[in-house]
Amino acid sequence: MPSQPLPDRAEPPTNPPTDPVILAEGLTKVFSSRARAGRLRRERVDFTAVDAIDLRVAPGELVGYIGPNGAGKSTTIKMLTGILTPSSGTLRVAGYDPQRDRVKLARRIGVVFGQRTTLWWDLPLRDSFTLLQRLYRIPPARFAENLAFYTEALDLGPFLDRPVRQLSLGQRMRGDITAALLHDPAVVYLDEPTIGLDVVSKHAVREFLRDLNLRTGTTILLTTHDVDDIERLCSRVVAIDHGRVTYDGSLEALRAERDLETVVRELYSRQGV
Ligand SMILES: Nc1ncnc2c1ncn2[C@@H]1O[C@H](COP(=O)(O)OP(=O)(O)OP(=O)(O)O)[C@@H](O)[C@H]1O
Repeated sequence: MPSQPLPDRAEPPTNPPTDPVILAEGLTKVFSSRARAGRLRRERVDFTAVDAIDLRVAPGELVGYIGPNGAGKSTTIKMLTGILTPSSGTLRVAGYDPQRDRVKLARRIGVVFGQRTTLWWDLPLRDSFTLLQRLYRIPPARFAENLAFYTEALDLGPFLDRPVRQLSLGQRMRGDITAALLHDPAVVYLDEPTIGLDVVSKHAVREFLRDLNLRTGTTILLTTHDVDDIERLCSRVVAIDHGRVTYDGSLEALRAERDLETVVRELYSRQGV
């Protein structure tokens, strides 16, 4: 890890530090589809993917958001980013209503999907970052400072000028993490950031995220199947199943109750993970 400190934030958080940076009350998402009912008739079928979730996350928290396949984790994150509109409930992120203030909120959040890249596939990694600078209107000095920092912290130098399609999974993930952070977001959602990485890359990504959280107070909501990610990073765990919160508390309390590995294995193995 680099010895130099992370750069200060470009702008102060919009809320006083005591306000939750994520506040969800009764957050619900119902998907409706049309299913065949008899030979000619089709009827509407509702499926509740997220069921009245209450979630308060304070600035600077690093929360593990875990649950089996289909539990509703991605649906929750899509509502928190403004991609999906909740069916009911109230939601505020960094002081904004994600649906109404989606563009403003985009400047305050970063998202990493482990299974998908947000980078431009055929462009050199560096060019993706330059495009993001324009998209987020990051001041040139700030952009240069942040890019220099992340290049050193995540060791991007050797492949900064290579097209993204030529990068290994670990290199691409480090690029995606940088892309999510260049605009100094207050909240970062990480969906399986260590999936498929080798042991060394996993360790590097975890160390980096912990350092980021400690030094800058960036709030992190982390979805993972990896017990080590939870053990090394998360002080708090929120577990969901069938769209409902089944546990919300400290990692210590969860560990005191039961063996963490067993808890996570049971949670995920139920649906054949
Ligand atoms: N657009 C959609 N229309 C209908 N149902 C959907 C839609 N998106 C998700 N679902 C359903 O909602 C439920 C929750 O899905 P979601 O992707 O949030 O789960 P998840 O916890 O992120 O699972 P995973 O760990 O597999 O990513 C699933 O049963 C899924 O099939």
